[in-house]
Amino acid sequence: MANSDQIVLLDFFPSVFGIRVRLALAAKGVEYEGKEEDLTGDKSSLLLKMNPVHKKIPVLIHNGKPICESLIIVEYIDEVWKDRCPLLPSDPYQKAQAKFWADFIDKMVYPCSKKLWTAKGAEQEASKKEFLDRIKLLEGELKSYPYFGGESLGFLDIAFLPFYSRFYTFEAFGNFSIEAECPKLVAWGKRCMEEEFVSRSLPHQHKMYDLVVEFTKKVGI
Ligand SMILES: N[C@@H](CCC(=O)N[C@@H](CS)C(=O)NCC(=O)O)C(=O)O
Repeated sequence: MANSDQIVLLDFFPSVFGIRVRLALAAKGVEYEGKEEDLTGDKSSLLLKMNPVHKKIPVLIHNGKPICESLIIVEYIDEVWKDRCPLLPSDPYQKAQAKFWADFIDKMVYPCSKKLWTAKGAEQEASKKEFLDRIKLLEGELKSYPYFGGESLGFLDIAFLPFYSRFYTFEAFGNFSIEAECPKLVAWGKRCMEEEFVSRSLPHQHKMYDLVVEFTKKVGI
């Protein structure tokens, strides 16, 4: 890709989906202009124009052309900047597996993780159980490897790392310990944080907690 490429990311700092794209761009060393959306207010005309279907961030705008949906964007970034730091496995079966588990995160982990800080009482308790059961399944996928990507950090690591950034938030709202239940997963998160591009791009867990608290106050949860 030419150095003159124009890359803009429509983003919202605390978003787990936006963070995925920031991580993928950082992994590849791609420079871009970030534009922050105020998701507690009116959406910008640029966002509505670039993602008229879902009207959601993140949107990557590459030389004027929008790409929407975080996992699709990460895959796009991997294909466009394929000369460095491969994210998806080249083996078709391994690639399908990585996509399966990333889809599992979006369909099965994200909804109950959100309820940990938005729901109360019995609903919150039920979501805690669901969340732990599901991340234990995901933890099993680490097998004996250091990363979900095997020996190196890849697509599935990037898909789940933003949730690691929210672990303290989940624990504080849900009053439980993820490390007590999923020690391998917490060790994985700490290992990923040793990568310079991850520690630079992933919001600190306490900062994320403050942002989530601020967001809940703004939107009145
Ligand atoms: N499946 C989408 C989810 C994106 C998403 O839910 N974005 C939220 C911010 S975390 C958003 O823009 N919400 C605005 C709205 O729902 O109106 C992805 O992976 O990119």
